[in-house]
Amino acid sequence: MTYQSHQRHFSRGELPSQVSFPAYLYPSGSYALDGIATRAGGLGVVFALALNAAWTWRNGFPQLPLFVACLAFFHFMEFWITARYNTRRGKVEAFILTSNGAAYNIAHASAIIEALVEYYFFPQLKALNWVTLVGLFLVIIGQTARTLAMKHAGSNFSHYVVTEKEAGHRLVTEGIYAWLRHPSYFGYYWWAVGTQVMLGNPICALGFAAFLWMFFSNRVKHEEEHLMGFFREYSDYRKRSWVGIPFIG
Ligand SMILES: C[S@@+](CC[C@H](N)C(=O)[O-])C[C@H]1O[C@@H](n2cnc3c(N)ncnc32)[C@H](O)[C@@H]1O
Repeated sequence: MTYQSHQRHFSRGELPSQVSFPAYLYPSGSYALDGIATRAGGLGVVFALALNAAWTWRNGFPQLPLFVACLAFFHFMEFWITARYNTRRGKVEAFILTSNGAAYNIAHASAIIEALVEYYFFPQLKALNWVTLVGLFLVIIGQTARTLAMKHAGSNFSHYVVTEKEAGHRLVTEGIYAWLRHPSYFGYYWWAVGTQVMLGNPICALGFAAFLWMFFSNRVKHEEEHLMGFFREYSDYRKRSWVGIPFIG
């Protein structure tokens, strides 16, 4: 299997040990984005951990800074895995920080507001207990599925739905795609709901589950219409694979 990186082709075994990361990411010039990636990811995680320490020390509510750490890690991984396995799309947009629209920002702001308000009025809701662990478990499962999906789909993955078949686009049915038909959507769904369970946020947990269900229900339908047109074997693959988001597929 070969991966295309701008003008050069690298074989699977060459990455990344024989090609230095900046050169493999931007063989033709600027290394600036690599610097931004490293700093944004690094600073995000450091910020979250510092907040975590401060909050735990003063208030004993580590779930909130842990949520910020999970969010920083999620966006960092979106870029990093794209740059590593889908190099031609390894641009700053791959952080998916700017393309999510208002709903995404409102959802995360609401999660933080709900966590703080409930912590103030109903601190017992925010106790560390089995609910926190269930949430953390969902976050880990979701992040792992999402990362594996992006790795296994490689250059066939894009952060948007492709409506015209691109040269070299092939149907991926191996790796995590052998079990899950939409592992990155499965991963994001359970990651996002899991963050709210971990925070002990009943309103946002239900809100995220409902909103994301509607979003992915439409997205899967739209994406599969195109995939059916691109690949004759898609309907067979559809029959033997699973979506893993309740009542979708
Ligand atoms: C954001 S990615 C999501 C991929 C997949 N739905 C998932 O959840 O892992 C969207 C792009 O992946 C492509 N895609 C989806 N499933 C695919 C598969 N099994 N093989 C190759 N490309 C796929 C679609 O054409 C679309 O342009």
